[in-house]
Amino acid sequence: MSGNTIGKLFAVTSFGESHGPAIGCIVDGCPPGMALSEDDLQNDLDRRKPGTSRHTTQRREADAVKILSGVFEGKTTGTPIGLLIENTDQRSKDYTKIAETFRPGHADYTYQHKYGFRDYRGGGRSSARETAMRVAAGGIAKKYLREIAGIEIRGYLSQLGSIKIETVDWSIIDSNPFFCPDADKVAQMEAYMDALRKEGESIGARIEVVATNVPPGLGEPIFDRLDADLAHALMSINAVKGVEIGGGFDCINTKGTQFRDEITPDGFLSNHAGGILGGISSGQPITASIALKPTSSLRLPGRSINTRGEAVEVITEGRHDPCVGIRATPIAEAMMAIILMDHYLRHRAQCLGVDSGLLVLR
Ligand SMILES: Cc1cc2nc3c(=O)[nH]c(=O)nc-3n(C[C@H](O)[C@H](O)[C@H](O)COP(=O)(O)O)c2cc1C
Ligand SMILES: C=C(O[C@@H]1CC(C(=O)O)=C[C@@H](OP(=O)(O)O)[C@H]1O)C(=O)O
Repeated sequence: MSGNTIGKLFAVTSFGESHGPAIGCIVDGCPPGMALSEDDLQNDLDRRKPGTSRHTTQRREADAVKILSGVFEGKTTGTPIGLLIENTDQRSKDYTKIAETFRPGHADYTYQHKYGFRDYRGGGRSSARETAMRVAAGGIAKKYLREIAGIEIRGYLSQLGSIKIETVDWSIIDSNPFFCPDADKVAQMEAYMDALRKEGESIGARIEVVATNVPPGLGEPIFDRLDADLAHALMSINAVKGVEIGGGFDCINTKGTQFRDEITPDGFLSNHAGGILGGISSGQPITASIALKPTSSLRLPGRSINTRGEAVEVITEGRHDPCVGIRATPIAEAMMAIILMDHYLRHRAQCLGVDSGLLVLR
Protein backbone atom coordinates (compact mmCIF):
# COMPACT_ATOMS: atom_id res chain seq x y z
CA MET A 1 0.00 0.00 0.00
CA SER A 2 1.35 3.41 -0.95
CA GLY A 3 -0.70 5.31 1.61
CA ASN A 4 -2.75 6.88 -1.15
CA THR A 5 -6.16 5.51 -0.11
CA ILE A 6 -8.63 6.55 2.58
CA GLY A 7 -11.54 4.43 3.81
CA LYS A 8 -11.84 0.63 3.94
CA LEU A 9 -15.25 -0.27 2.50
CA PHE A 10 -15.84 3.10 0.86
CA ALA A 11 -12.31 3.67 -0.39
CA VAL A 12 -11.01 6.76 -2.19
CA THR A 13 -7.72 7.14 -4.01
CA SER A 14 -6.69 10.19 -6.02
CA PHE A 15 -4.11 10.96 -8.69
CA GLY A 16 -2.71 13.92 -10.58
CA GLU A 17 -0.48 16.95 -10.18
CA SER A 18 -1.39 20.62 -10.00
CA HIS A 19 0.24 21.39 -13.37
CA GLY A 20 -0.31 18.01 -15.07
CA PRO A 21 -3.08 17.57 -17.64
CA ALA A 22 -5.72 16.46 -15.14
CA ILE A 23 -6.49 15.28 -11.63
CA GLY A 24 -8.76 12.39 -10.78
CA CYS A 25 -9.91 9.85 -8.24
CA ILE A 26 -11.38 6.40 -7.92
CA VAL A 27 -14.19 5.83 -5.46
CA ASP A 28 -14.54 2.14 -4.73
CA GLY A 29 -17.32 0.57 -2.66
CA CYS A 30 -20.21 2.91 -3.38
CA PRO A 31 -23.41 0.84 -3.15
CA PRO A 32 -25.29 0.23 -6.42
CA GLY A 33 -28.52 1.88 -7.40
CA MET A 34 -27.98 5.48 -6.27
CA ALA A 35 -28.88 8.11 -8.86
CA LEU A 36 -25.67 10.02 -9.64
CA SER A 37 -24.72 12.66 -12.19
CA GLU A 38 -22.01 15.28 -12.53
CA ASP A 39 -24.53 17.92 -11.39
CA ASP A 40 -24.73 16.21 -7.99
CA LEU A 41 -21.02 16.88 -7.44
CA GLN A 42 -20.54 20.22 -9.17
CA ASN A 43 -22.04 22.48 -6.50
CA ASP A 44 -19.48 21.52 -3.86
CA LEU A 45 -16.69 21.68 -6.45
CA ASP A 46 -17.78 25.23 -7.30
CA ARG A 47 -17.75 26.13 -3.60
CA ARG A 48 -14.09 24.99 -3.34
CA LYS A 49 -12.66 25.99 -6.70
CA PRO A 50 -9.96 28.67 -6.99
CA GLY A 51 -10.45 32.17 -8.33
CA THR A 52 -13.99 32.86 -7.11
CA SER A 53 -13.12 36.04 -5.17
CA ARG A 54 -10.22 38.46 -4.69
CA HIS A 55 -9.50 36.70 -1.38
CA THR A 56 -8.31 33.46 -2.98
CA THR A 57 -5.70 32.38 -5.51
CA GLN A 58 -6.36 33.93 -8.92
CA ARG A 59 -5.82 30.67 -10.77
CA ARG A 60 -9.03 30.11 -12.75
CA GLU A 61 -10.27 26.55 -13.00
CA ALA A 62 -13.80 25.49 -13.92
CA ASP A 63 -13.26 22.25 -11.97
CA ALA A 64 -15.85 20.62 -14.22
CA VAL A 65 -16.01 16.98 -13.16
CA LYS A 66 -16.55 14.07 -15.54
CA ILE A 67 -17.82 10.68 -14.39
CA LEU A 68 -15.82 8.10 -16.32
CA SER A 69 -17.11 4.85 -14.84
CA GLY A 70 -19.29 3.20 -12.25
CA VAL A 71 -22.52 4.87 -13.37
CA PHE A 72 -24.92 3.38 -15.94
CA GLU A 73 -28.25 4.86 -17.00
CA GLY A 74 -27.87 7.48 -14.27
CA LYS A 75 -27.31 5.05 -11.41
CA THR A 76 -24.25 3.78 -9.58
CA THR A 77 -23.46 0.21 -10.61
CA GLY A 78 -21.47 -0.78 -7.51
CA THR A 79 -18.23 -0.84 -9.52
CA PRO A 80 -15.41 1.73 -9.08
CA ILE A 81 -16.45 5.28 -9.90
CA GLY A 82 -13.75 7.13 -11.83
CA LEU A 83 -13.87 10.93 -11.70
CA LEU A 84 -11.75 13.35 -13.73
CA ILE A 85 -11.14 17.10 -13.70
CA GLU A 86 -8.95 18.68 -16.34
CA ASN A 87 -6.37 21.29 -15.36
CA THR A 88 -6.76 24.26 -17.69
CA ASP A 89 -5.00 27.23 -16.09
CA GLN A 90 -1.53 26.03 -15.14
CA ARG A 91 1.21 28.68 -15.21
CA SER A 92 4.34 26.65 -14.66
CA LYS A 93 6.81 29.42 -15.55
CA ASP A 94 6.14 30.97 -12.12
CA TYR A 95 7.91 27.94 -10.68
CA THR A 96 11.05 27.74 -12.83
CA LYS A 97 12.91 30.16 -10.50
CA ILE A 98 12.31 27.89 -7.52
CA ALA A 99 12.90 24.59 -9.31
CA GLU A 100 16.10 24.13 -7.31
CA THR A 101 15.05 25.98 -4.18
CA PHE A 102 12.89 24.83 -1.30
CA ARG A 103 10.05 27.10 -0.25
CA PRO A 104 10.12 27.26 3.56
CA GLY A 105 6.86 25.83 4.90
CA HIS A 106 5.88 24.00 1.71
CA ALA A 107 6.57 20.35 0.88
CA ASP A 108 9.50 20.94 -1.52
CA TYR A 109 12.23 20.00 0.98
CA THR A 110 10.58 16.80 2.21
CA TYR A 111 9.59 15.61 -1.29
CA GLN A 112 13.24 16.01 -2.34
CA HIS A 113 14.38 13.91 0.62
CA LYS A 114 11.76 11.23 0.08
CA TYR A 115 11.80 10.83 -3.71
CA GLY A 116 15.17 12.25 -4.72
CA PHE A 117 13.53 14.76 -7.07
CA ARG A 118 10.21 16.52 -7.42
CA ASP A 119 7.71 17.90 -9.89
CA TYR A 120 8.25 21.55 -8.97
CA ARG A 121 5.51 22.84 -11.28
CA GLY A 122 2.83 24.23 -8.99
CA GLY A 123 3.99 22.02 -6.15
CA GLY A 124 3.07 18.91 -8.16
CA ARG A 125 1.27 16.41 -6.01
CA SER A 126 1.73 18.50 -2.85
CA SER A 127 -0.52 21.25 -4.18
CA ALA A 128 -3.96 21.48 -2.60
CA ARG A 129 -5.28 21.27 -6.16
CA GLU A 130 -5.70 17.59 -5.26
CA THR A 131 -8.40 18.52 -2.72
CA ALA A 132 -10.82 19.06 -5.61
CA MET A 133 -10.97 15.26 -5.93
CA ARG A 134 -11.67 14.86 -2.22
CA VAL A 135 -14.61 17.21 -2.64
CA ALA A 136 -15.88 15.25 -5.65
CA ALA A 137 -15.57 11.91 -3.82
CA GLY A 138 -17.07 13.43 -0.68
CA GLY A 139 -20.01 14.61 -2.78
CA ILE A 140 -20.91 10.99 -3.52
CA ALA A 141 -20.73 10.15 0.19
CA LYS A 142 -22.76 13.23 1.17
CA LYS A 143 -25.50 12.32 -1.29
CA TYR A 144 -25.71 8.72 -0.12
CA LEU A 145 -25.70 9.65 3.57
CA ARG A 146 -28.37 12.30 3.01
CA GLU A 147 -30.68 10.10 0.94
CA ILE A 148 -30.28 6.79 2.78
CA ALA A 149 -29.69 7.91 6.36
CA GLY A 150 -30.81 11.55 6.52
CA ILE A 151 -27.32 12.59 7.66
CA GLU A 152 -26.36 16.20 6.84
CA ILE A 153 -22.76 17.46 6.93
CA ARG A 154 -22.06 21.18 6.95
CA GLY A 155 -19.16 23.40 7.86
CA TYR A 156 -18.18 27.00 8.33
CA LEU A 157 -15.19 29.22 9.02
CA SER A 158 -15.16 30.14 12.71
CA GLN A 159 -11.95 32.17 12.90
CA LEU A 160 -9.73 34.05 10.45
CA GLY A 161 -6.55 35.27 12.11
CA SER A 162 -7.78 36.94 15.31
CA ILE A 163 -11.32 37.55 14.00
CA LYS A 164 -13.65 35.10 15.73
CA ILE A 165 -17.29 34.58 14.83
CA GLU A 166 -19.88 35.14 17.56
CA THR A 167 -23.03 33.67 16.01
CA VAL A 168 -23.86 30.90 13.56
CA ASP A 169 -26.42 31.75 10.90
CA TRP A 170 -26.35 28.75 8.56
CA SER A 171 -28.30 30.65 5.92
CA ILE A 172 -25.47 33.07 5.05
CA ILE A 173 -22.51 30.69 4.80
CA ASP A 174 -22.60 30.26 1.04
CA SER A 175 -23.30 33.90 0.29
CA ASN A 176 -19.93 35.34 1.37
CA PRO A 177 -16.42 34.45 0.18
CA PHE A 178 -15.30 33.10 3.58
CA PHE A 179 -18.02 30.57 4.49
CA CYS A 180 -18.50 32.85 7.49
CA PRO A 181 -21.76 32.28 9.44
CA ASP A 182 -21.65 35.64 11.29
CA ALA A 183 -22.92 38.49 9.07
CA ASP A 184 -21.36 41.10 11.36
CA LYS A 185 -17.84 39.78 10.77
CA VAL A 186 -17.80 39.58 6.98
CA ALA A 187 -16.84 43.24 6.37
CA GLN A 188 -14.10 42.98 8.99
CA MET A 189 -12.71 39.86 7.32
CA GLU A 190 -12.79 41.59 3.94
CA ALA A 191 -10.90 44.62 5.20
CA TYR A 192 -8.39 42.42 7.00
CA MET A 193 -7.74 40.30 3.92
CA ASP A 194 -7.40 43.34 1.64
CA ALA A 195 -4.71 44.83 3.90
CA LEU A 196 -2.96 41.47 4.30
CA ARG A 197 -2.84 40.89 0.55
CA LYS A 198 -1.29 44.32 -0.05
CA GLU A 199 1.38 43.50 2.53
CA GLY A 200 2.12 40.17 0.78
CA GLU A 201 1.43 38.27 4.00
CA SER A 202 -0.74 35.25 4.77
CA ILE A 203 -2.76 34.08 7.77
CA GLY A 204 -4.30 30.98 9.35
CA ALA A 205 -7.92 30.04 9.99
CA ARG A 206 -10.21 27.66 11.82
CA ILE A 207 -13.05 25.62 10.33
CA GLU A 208 -15.85 23.75 12.11
CA VAL A 209 -17.66 20.74 10.62
CA VAL A 210 -20.86 19.22 11.97
CA ALA A 211 -22.74 16.07 11.01
CA THR A 212 -26.33 15.85 12.20
CA ASN A 213 -28.80 12.96 12.39
CA VAL A 214 -25.96 10.42 12.59
CA PRO A 215 -27.27 7.11 13.94
CA PRO A 216 -25.61 5.71 17.06
CA GLY A 217 -23.25 2.79 16.50
CA LEU A 218 -20.96 3.98 13.69
CA GLY A 219 -17.27 3.41 14.37
CA GLU A 220 -15.02 0.78 15.86
CA PRO A 221 -13.88 0.40 19.46
CA ILE A 222 -10.11 0.11 19.05
CA PHE A 223 -7.85 1.28 16.22
CA ASP A 224 -10.45 2.51 13.72
CA ARG A 225 -12.25 4.58 16.32
CA LEU A 226 -14.56 6.98 14.55
CA ASP A 227 -12.76 9.95 16.13
CA ALA A 228 -9.35 8.54 15.15
CA ASP A 229 -10.42 8.02 11.53
CA LEU A 230 -11.98 11.46 11.45
CA ALA A 231 -8.84 13.08 12.86
CA HIS A 232 -6.74 11.20 10.28
CA ALA A 233 -8.97 12.33 7.43
CA LEU A 234 -9.06 15.97 8.53
CA MET A 235 -5.35 16.08 9.33
CA SER A 236 -4.64 14.73 5.83
CA ILE A 237 -5.89 18.01 4.32
CA ASN A 238 -2.99 20.21 3.21
CA ALA A 239 -1.94 22.84 5.75
CA VAL A 240 -3.97 21.41 8.66
CA LYS A 241 -1.91 21.63 11.85
CA GLY A 242 -4.58 20.85 14.44
CA VAL A 243 -7.78 18.80 14.77
CA GLU A 244 -10.21 18.89 17.67
CA ILE A 245 -13.19 16.59 18.20
CA GLY A 246 -16.03 18.02 20.31
CA GLY A 247 -14.65 20.00 23.24
CA GLY A 248 -11.13 19.22 22.03
CA PHE A 249 -8.28 20.84 23.95
CA ASP A 250 -10.73 22.69 26.24
CA CYS A 251 -11.05 19.36 28.09
CA ILE A 252 -7.70 20.09 29.74
CA ASN A 253 -9.16 22.72 32.01
CA THR A 254 -12.69 21.41 32.43
CA LYS A 255 -13.90 19.41 35.42
CA GLY A 256 -15.39 15.96 34.89
CA THR A 257 -18.84 16.94 36.13
CA GLN A 258 -18.95 19.58 33.40
CA PHE A 259 -17.25 17.69 30.60
CA ARG A 260 -19.19 14.40 30.79
CA ASP A 261 -22.40 14.77 28.83
CA GLU A 262 -25.17 13.85 31.25
CA ILE A 263 -28.00 11.73 29.87
CA THR A 264 -31.73 12.11 30.55
CA PRO A 265 -34.62 10.13 29.03
CA ASP A 266 -35.18 13.18 26.81
CA GLY A 267 -31.61 13.41 25.54
CA PHE A 268 -28.06 14.46 26.37
CA LEU A 269 -27.56 17.70 28.32
CA SER A 270 -24.40 18.72 26.43
CA ASN A 271 -22.09 17.48 23.68
CA HIS A 272 -18.49 17.88 24.75
CA ALA A 273 -17.78 14.42 23.32
CA GLY A 274 -18.52 15.71 19.84
CA GLY A 275 -20.96 12.85 19.25
CA ILE A 276 -18.39 10.05 19.74
CA LEU A 277 -17.90 7.84 22.82
CA GLY A 278 -15.47 4.93 22.84
CA GLY A 279 -14.83 5.44 19.13
CA ILE A 280 -18.54 4.93 18.34
CA SER A 281 -21.15 7.54 17.38
CA SER A 282 -23.62 8.36 20.16
CA GLY A 283 -26.38 9.77 17.95
CA GLN A 284 -25.50 13.35 18.91
CA PRO A 285 -24.11 15.72 16.28
CA ILE A 286 -20.52 14.87 15.35
CA THR A 287 -18.45 18.02 15.70
CA ALA A 288 -14.87 18.62 14.64
CA SER A 289 -12.69 21.65 14.20
CA ILE A 290 -9.47 22.16 12.23
CA ALA A 291 -6.70 24.75 12.32
CA LEU A 292 -5.04 25.64 9.01
CA LYS A 293 -1.66 27.30 8.89
CA PRO A 294 -0.87 30.48 6.93
CA THR A 295 0.17 29.99 3.30
CA SER A 296 3.90 29.45 2.93
CA SER A 297 4.35 30.63 -0.69
CA LEU A 298 5.00 34.35 -0.18
CA ARG A 299 6.38 37.12 -2.32
CA LEU A 300 8.11 38.49 0.79
CA PRO A 301 11.72 37.24 0.82
CA GLY A 302 12.65 34.42 3.19
CA ARG A 303 15.74 32.37 3.93
CA SER A 304 16.16 28.89 2.51
CA ILE A 305 18.64 26.58 0.79
CA ASN A 306 18.91 25.21 -2.74
CA THR A 307 19.42 21.60 -3.88
CA ARG A 308 23.20 22.07 -3.47
CA GLY A 309 22.68 23.01 0.18
CA GLU A 310 23.67 26.68 -0.36
CA ALA A 311 21.95 29.52 1.45
CA VAL A 312 19.52 31.41 -0.78
CA GLU A 313 16.83 34.03 -0.50
CA VAL A 314 13.49 32.75 -1.74
CA ILE A 315 10.63 34.77 -3.18
CA THR A 316 7.64 32.82 -4.47
CA GLU A 317 5.81 34.14 -7.49
CA GLY A 318 2.57 32.80 -8.86
CA ARG A 319 -1.01 32.78 -7.71
CA HIS A 320 -1.49 31.80 -4.10
CA ASP A 321 -4.24 31.84 -1.50
CA PRO A 322 -3.45 34.48 1.12
CA CYS A 323 -5.45 32.36 3.59
CA VAL A 324 -5.84 28.72 2.61
CA GLY A 325 -8.54 28.24 5.25
CA ILE A 326 -10.92 30.43 3.24
CA ARG A 327 -11.45 27.57 0.77
CA ALA A 328 -11.18 24.70 3.25
CA THR A 329 -14.81 24.42 4.42
CA PRO A 330 -16.04 22.19 1.55
CA ILE A 331 -12.89 20.07 1.86
CA ALA A 332 -13.44 19.45 5.57
CA GLU A 333 -17.10 18.57 4.91
CA ALA A 334 -15.99 16.11 2.21
CA MET A 335 -13.46 14.38 4.46
CA MET A 336 -16.05 13.97 7.21
CA ALA A 337 -18.50 12.58 4.66
CA ILE A 338 -15.99 10.00 3.37
CA ILE A 339 -15.30 8.74 6.90
CA LEU A 340 -18.97 8.62 7.94
CA MET A 341 -19.85 6.85 4.70
CA ASP A 342 -17.13 4.26 5.26
CA HIS A 343 -18.27 3.60 8.82
CA TYR A 344 -21.95 3.64 7.87
CA LEU A 345 -21.33 0.81 5.40
CA ARG A 346 -19.04 -1.07 7.81
CA HIS A 347 -21.55 -0.86 10.65
CA ARG A 348 -24.33 -2.08 8.39
CA ALA A 349 -22.17 -4.96 7.17
CA GLN A 350 -21.28 -6.21 10.65
CA CYS A 351 -24.24 -5.27 12.81
CA LEU A 352 -27.24 -5.58 10.48
CA GLY A 353 -30.29 -6.53 12.55
CA VAL A 354 -28.80 -5.60 15.93
CA ASP A 355 -31.36 -4.05 18.27
CA SER A 356 -29.97 -2.12 21.24
CA GLY A 357 -33.37 -1.93 22.88
CA LEU A 358 -32.72 1.79 23.45
CA LEU A 359 -34.36 4.87 22.06
CA VAL A 360 -32.07 7.11 20.00
CA LEU A 361 -31.25 10.19 22.09
CA ARG A 362 -29.84 13.38 20.58
C1 LIG B 1 -7.62 24.97 -0.03
C2 LIG B 1 -6.13 25.10 0.10
C3 LIG B 1 -5.46 25.97 -0.71
C4 LIG B 1 -4.07 26.13 -0.60
N1 LIG B 1 -3.45 27.04 -1.39
C5 LIG B 1 -2.12 27.22 -1.26
C6 LIG B 1 -1.44 28.17 -2.06
O1 LIG B 1 -2.04 28.85 -2.88
N2 LIG B 1 -0.10 28.29 -1.91
C7 LIG B 1 0.59 27.54 -0.99
O2 LIG B 1 1.79 27.69 -0.87
N3 LIG B 1 -0.02 26.65 -0.20
C8 LIG B 1 -1.35 26.47 -0.34
N4 LIG B 1 -1.98 25.52 0.45
C9 LIG B 1 -1.19 24.79 1.43
C10 LIG B 1 -0.24 23.78 0.82
O3 LIG B 1 -0.91 22.91 -0.07
C11 LIG B 1 0.44 22.98 1.94
O4 LIG B 1 1.02 23.87 2.86
C12 LIG B 1 1.51 22.06 1.39
O5 LIG B 1 0.89 20.96 0.72
C13 LIG B 1 2.42 21.48 2.45
O6 LIG B 1 1.70 20.64 3.32
P1 LIG B 1 1.55 20.96 4.89
O7 LIG B 1 1.32 22.43 5.01
O8 LIG B 1 0.34 20.15 5.32
O9 LIG B 1 2.81 20.53 5.56
C14 LIG B 1 -3.37 25.34 0.34
C15 LIG B 1 -4.05 24.44 1.16
C16 LIG B 1 -5.42 24.31 1.05
C17 LIG B 1 -6.13 23.34 1.95
C1 LIG C 1 -5.01 25.28 -7.90
C2 LIG C 1 -5.51 25.27 -6.69
O1 LIG C 1 -4.90 25.80 -5.59
C3 LIG C 1 -3.52 25.91 -5.59
C4 LIG C 1 -2.97 25.35 -4.29
C5 LIG C 1 -1.52 25.59 -4.20
C6 LIG C 1 -0.78 24.82 -3.17
O2 LIG C 1 0.46 24.96 -3.11
O3 LIG C 1 -1.40 24.08 -2.37
C7 LIG C 1 -0.87 26.51 -4.99
C8 LIG C 1 -1.60 27.30 -6.02
O4 LIG C 1 -1.61 26.73 -7.31
P1 LIG C 1 -0.42 26.28 -8.19
O5 LIG C 1 -0.28 24.82 -7.84
O6 LIG C 1 -0.86 26.49 -9.61
O7 LIG C 1 0.71 27.13 -7.78
C9 LIG C 1 -3.07 27.35 -5.75
O8 LIG C 1 -3.72 28.00 -6.81
C10 LIG C 1 -6.80 24.65 -6.39
O9 LIG C 1 -7.14 24.61 -5.20
O10 LIG C 1 -7.49 24.19 -7.32
